[in-house]
Amino acid sequence: MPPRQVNIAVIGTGGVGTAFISQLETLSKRLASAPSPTSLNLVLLARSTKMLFNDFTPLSFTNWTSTLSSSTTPTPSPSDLASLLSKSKDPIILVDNTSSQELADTYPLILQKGIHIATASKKAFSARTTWNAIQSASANNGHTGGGYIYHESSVGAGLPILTTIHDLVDTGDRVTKIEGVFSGTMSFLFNSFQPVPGAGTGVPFSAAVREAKEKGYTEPDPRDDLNGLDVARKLTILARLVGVDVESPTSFEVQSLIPKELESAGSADEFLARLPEYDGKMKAYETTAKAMGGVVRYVGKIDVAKGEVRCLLEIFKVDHPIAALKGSDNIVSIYTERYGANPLIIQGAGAGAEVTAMGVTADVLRILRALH
Ligand SMILES: NC(=O)C1=CN([C@@H]2O[C@H](COP(=O)(O)OP(=O)(O)OC[C@H]3O[C@@H](n4cnc5c(N)ncnc54)[C@H](OP(=O)(O)O)[C@@H]3O)[C@@H](O)[C@H]2O)C=CC1
Ligand SMILES: N[C@@H](CC=O)C(=O)O
Ligand code: NA
Repeated sequence: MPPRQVNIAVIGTGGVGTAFISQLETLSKRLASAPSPTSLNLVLLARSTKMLFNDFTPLSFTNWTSTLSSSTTPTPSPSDLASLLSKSKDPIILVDNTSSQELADTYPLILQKGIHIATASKKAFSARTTWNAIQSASANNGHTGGGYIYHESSVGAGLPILTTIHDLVDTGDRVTKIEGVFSGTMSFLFNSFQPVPGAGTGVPFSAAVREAKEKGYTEPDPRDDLNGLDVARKLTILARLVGVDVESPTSFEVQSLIPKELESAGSADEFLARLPEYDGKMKAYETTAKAMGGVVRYVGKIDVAKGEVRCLLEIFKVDHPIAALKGSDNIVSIYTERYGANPLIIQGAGAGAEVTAMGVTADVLRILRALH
């Protein structure tokens, strides 16, 4: 039997995109030699301004960075991209490794055209209307002709959070509460700025923000992390999965760490240049926490019975698992009826290119299994 052919279009070649392409190359070699082989064909590569596409002819994994850099083909608008990809004769998966709102808003159209989506982006799952349109168009909910969509890395990077919650809910358990640290950036910032005793010396908050950006943990614009909205987007996704009907990430209490005076700072670079002026304000949080025998951390909470979602700074005793997190680790405690008072806990790196790309690659595998 000839191998089954599946086409892949990768949008976004930054930190996550680059790691994904490398994992895709490894996966395609493995699947090509499997007992029932599949040819995973990379047919389109795009970044913000330019793309590589040659009428569905497979692109080479070798030297793609320089080939893409020298391309003169502009990246089409998301709706033109959907029309282009819908001409594929073989099943096609669009992998969105951008944080483009415009592309995210086009997911319902993309799915309606039978194109599958694997994504690390949270942007499509914020507004209730787009969320509902995605549910209506996707094959996950049995809609004939629609594409499948998976987005494990949109919450906790590659950590199996969405998969686990789907398993709990689909097998009839009821989630009552979800709590924890949902941002790799926030985790890194507070673990670096106010480590627990014995875990090193704290660094100024602004220096930690710069380091988180250099390590690839932050959103393309780190203000999207510091304003709490990245955590709010993740909680919006989780809340909807467990039956709390959230309107949007701005419809509940979200504590921003952006100083008032910098709310209208122009570019991300200007913002980062002025941030050290406000290190004193963050130091005050540290001093208060220390006086109470604890450390300050940024957490998220969903209370299903109360229908309440919150993102805020809280003080934790130094022996609390949230206080003792390391690096960019997330910790997510899921309370359910079956698990009772002892929650199911998921912990590990919640940001970083490789671990995020792993979740996206696993989503591609989920789609391949669903297509069987
Ligand atoms: N970094 C992490 O740890 C995690 C990231 N994510 C999510 O993964 C996504 C990517 O993050 P990351 O790789 O860190 O970000 P980067 O800033 O490193 O990369 C973003 C990429 O998207 C491209 N891009 C932006 N807008 C468009 C557009 N309209 N059309 C086509 N391409 C576009 C950029 O193009 P160009 O190269 O031309 O600028 C760039 O290649 C985000 O949605 C983020 O929230 C999720 C979990 C963890
Ligand atoms: N900026 C995000 C990336 C992953 O979602 C984070 O820091 O958690
Ligand atoms: Na995840």
